Amino acid sequence: MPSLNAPNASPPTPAVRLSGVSKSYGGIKALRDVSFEVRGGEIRALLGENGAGKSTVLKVLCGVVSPDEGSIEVGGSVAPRLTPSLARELGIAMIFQDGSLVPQMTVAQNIFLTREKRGPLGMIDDRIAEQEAATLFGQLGVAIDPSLPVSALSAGQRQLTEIVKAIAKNARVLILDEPSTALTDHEIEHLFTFLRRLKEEGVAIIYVSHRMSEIFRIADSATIMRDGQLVETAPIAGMSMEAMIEKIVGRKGRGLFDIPKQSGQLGEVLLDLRSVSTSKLTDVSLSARAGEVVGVAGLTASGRSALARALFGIEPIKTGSVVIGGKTFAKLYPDTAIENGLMLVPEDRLLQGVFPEHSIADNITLPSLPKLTKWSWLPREPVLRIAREQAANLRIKASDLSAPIRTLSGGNQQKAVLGKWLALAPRILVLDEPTAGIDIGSKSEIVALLRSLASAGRAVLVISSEIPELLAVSDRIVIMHEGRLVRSVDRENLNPQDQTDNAATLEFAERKLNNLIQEAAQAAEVLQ
Ligand SMILES: Nc1ncnc2c1ncn2[C@@H]1O[C@H](COP(=O)(O)OP(=O)(O)OP(=O)(O)O)[C@@H](O)[C@H]1O
Repeated sequence: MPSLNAPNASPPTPAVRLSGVSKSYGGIKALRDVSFEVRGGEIRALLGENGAGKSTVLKVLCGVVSPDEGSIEVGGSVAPRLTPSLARELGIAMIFQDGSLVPQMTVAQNIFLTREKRGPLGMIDDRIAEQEAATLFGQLGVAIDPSLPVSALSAGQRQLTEIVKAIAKNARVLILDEPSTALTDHEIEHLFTFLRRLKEEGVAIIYVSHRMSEIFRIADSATIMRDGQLVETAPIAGMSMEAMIEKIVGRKGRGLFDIPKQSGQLGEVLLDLRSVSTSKLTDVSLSARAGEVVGVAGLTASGRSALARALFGIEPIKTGSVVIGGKTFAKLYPDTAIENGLMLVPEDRLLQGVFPEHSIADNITLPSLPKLTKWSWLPREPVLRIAREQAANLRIKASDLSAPIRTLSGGNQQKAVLGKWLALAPRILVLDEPTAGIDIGSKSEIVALLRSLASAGRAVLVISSEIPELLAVSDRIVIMHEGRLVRSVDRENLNPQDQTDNAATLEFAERKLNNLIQEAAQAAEVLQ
């Protein structure tokens, strides 16, 4: 464990330094001559588009991947052949989203796993572990009961426990890869307070995220990568969001708000929920018309994803009904939903939707095959055309669409899975967190694609925890709380009265929607 009362002065040597690191996978150059260093007491954002090489850098730092060239110094000494166990020994800890904690064991047992606390007779003593964990939590300002089983913790609490566990093992370099994805806003605040505390203790933190607003709130400096190369390392202070995005994508990007909203005439109601209740929803009524994008906002566990699952027939409807394209259903199953033109792009799509050994093209076109197959003969050209179209639309970074999809970076796999549903262009499309893990340059492309689906007469329902994205894509936004739909607001009504520039309008609308979500959480008033 670091000496928590040590003076704050940064150590004179960097906590980690990469010098001239290169790595190729077959013909793909994932990293080219990458050099940067991170000091103790610094929070460094590692930024780049999907496929830029961020995960490869992290894997090199954790000893999971050996670089072809270059060296890594930890605490001033060169680590000649870094293995995962050597990296851990040297104090480098990667915090995984899915976690390494054992759910059935207590928080304290997890923190001291393999280094169990023993009493005077040498017996494992959980009470000592709990006391020591409580002291550690106290010093780090974490309010979690160490005697609770990990299974009783929220996603945010699990993540904090995971970090404390690493710190207890003497981690001096903490690596967090998209840590906020599964956290509520409140938990993100907690995480940030905690990271600032660790920074004061001299820990070096490397933070990877595609959520730009988070970077501006938490990071001191940013290392930006593009196509496996380092673009620059620079302090965050004084850098504008536009400048940062331009450095990441390598050109002036189209902002989320540069996408025109052609509010054409809305058509017939394609989707209508009538007083639907499930085990997680209460009396939800909601409709979406042809040509309309409806955004679904709310805090985590507000019922947003439960709504998507009910619509796709994954969670049984107890009372009420759903009208899809004019037909009324009191019960829904995924195949009924699909047959009637409703598709769901689920939140955990990488788990559900990827065949790792199959090609990128096959993964994208799999659900379209029934449309393409004639007399059990599958023409190759249309398959490739669809795959090429989606790869171009979504800017999937792949040198060869016939390569296995597992060779793509995580975000590019996300894009491919999204592409396979977009290729079907269903009449009603429900998307749960469509841009999770997707880089800032591509988010606006996805918003544009969803808008164009609506313009072509589809009804689109977008569930998102990213407020700017909801504001950019939606015509109307509904707010959920505790399984109820508590508010519906037209997108236009979130704009300021006076005409201001894009950035000011966005800021105003963001604040207003955030306030409405908070109000909904506090008041939980049910509007019908
Ligand atoms: N096992 C592998 N085999 C072949 N190519 C790979 C492999 N792993 C990564 N790559 C390639 O290396 C490059 C860098 O990928 P990396 O995962 O480091 O990107 P990233 O910046 O972390 O992206 P993301 O934001 O999507 O997570 C990509 O072109 C990717 O396709």
